Amino acid sequence: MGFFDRISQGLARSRERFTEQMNVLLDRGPDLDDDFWDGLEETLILADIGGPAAFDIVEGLRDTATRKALPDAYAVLDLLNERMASSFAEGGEEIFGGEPAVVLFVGINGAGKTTTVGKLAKEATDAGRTVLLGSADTFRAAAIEQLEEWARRANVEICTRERGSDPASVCYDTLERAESKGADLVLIDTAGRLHTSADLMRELEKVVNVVRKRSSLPVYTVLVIDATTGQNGMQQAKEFDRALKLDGVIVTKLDGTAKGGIALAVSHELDLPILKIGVGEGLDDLKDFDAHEFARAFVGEFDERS
Ligand SMILES: Nc1nc2c(ncn2[C@@H]2O[C@H](COP(=O)(O)OP(=O)(O)OP(=O)(O)O)[C@@H](O)[C@H]2O)c(=O)[nH]1
Repeated sequence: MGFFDRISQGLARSRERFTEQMNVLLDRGPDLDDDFWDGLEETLILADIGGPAAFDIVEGLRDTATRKALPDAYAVLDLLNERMASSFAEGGEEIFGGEPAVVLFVGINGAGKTTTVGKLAKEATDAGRTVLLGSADTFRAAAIEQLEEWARRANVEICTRERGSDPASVCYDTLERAESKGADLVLIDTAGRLHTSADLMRELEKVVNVVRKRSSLPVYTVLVIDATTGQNGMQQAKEFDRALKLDGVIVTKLDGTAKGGIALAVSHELDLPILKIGVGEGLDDLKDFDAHEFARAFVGEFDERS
C-alpha cells in the first residue's frame, strides 16, 4: 500500500465524520452566504481542530472567495485542504533530521511513548545511525522490559536501572554512555504522567533540566499525544509545553479515532510542529508527517454530483 493510502486509511474515521457533517451543511445548498461560513466554522470546530484554527481557515477562505469571486461552496471546499495544511506550524525537521541529537519523549500514561521510541529506534538504525535508548520510565517495570524488547528488535543498546531508581540518574548514565559510544541519536523514554499532577510534572522538569544541562548534543523534548483523547490532548499539550517548552508533537492512534483534528488544533494553537503520526500498532505504522497529505486525507472530496 502506498504512503498516502496508508495515511488515508489511518484517518478514515476522522474523514467519515467530517464528510458526514459537511454533507449536512451542503444539503442546504451551495450558496456562499453568512450561514455557509458560520456552518463551515462550526463543522471545523466539531471536527476537533479547535476554535482558533477554524477561525483562521474560514477567514482565509472567505477572503479568497471574495478576491477570486468563487461561484459556490464546492469551489471553496476544493481549497479547504490546502488552507488547512497551511494552518499547521512548520519546522521540527532538525529533530530527527540526521544531525546528532538527544530526544526526550513525554506524555500521559498509555499515549504511546515506548512504542514510538521503539519504532523510531528501528527506523534510525535501518538508516545507518548509531542509536542509544534510555529508559527513564523507572516507575513501571513493564515499561523497562517493553523498551528492552524494542532495543533487541532494533539491535540497539539501551541504558536502564532497576524499577524505582531516580529517572534523572538514568538520563545521566545514558548521556555518558552516548558520549563514550559516539551515539548520534539518543532517545529517552520517560514515565507517563497526568499533566494535572503538579509533583510528577515537577519531577519531569527536573529530568529535562538535567539532560539539557549535561548533554553536549542538542536536546529536544517531544510530546506524544493519543489522538483518541480528543480535546483533552489540547490541555495535555498546554501543560506539558508550559512546564517543559516542547519542541514538537507526535500524535498516535489516529487509526482508532474520529478525533484526528486534534493534531491541527495543537499544532496551530501552540505553534508546535507535528513530527510523526501513528496510524497503527505495526512496526512501520509510524509515519513522517506531511501537512498536505494529512489535510487531503482528512478532508476527502466533495463532489457536486455525488
Ligand atoms: N492503534 C494504535 N495503537 C497504538 C499506536 N501507538 C501506540 N499504540 C498502542 O498503545 C498502547 C500503549 O502504548 P505504550 O507505548 O505502552 O504507551 P506509553 O506512553 O509508553 O505508556 P506508559 O509507559 O504507561 O506511559 C500499546 O498497546 C501500543 O501498541 C497507534 O498509532 N495506533
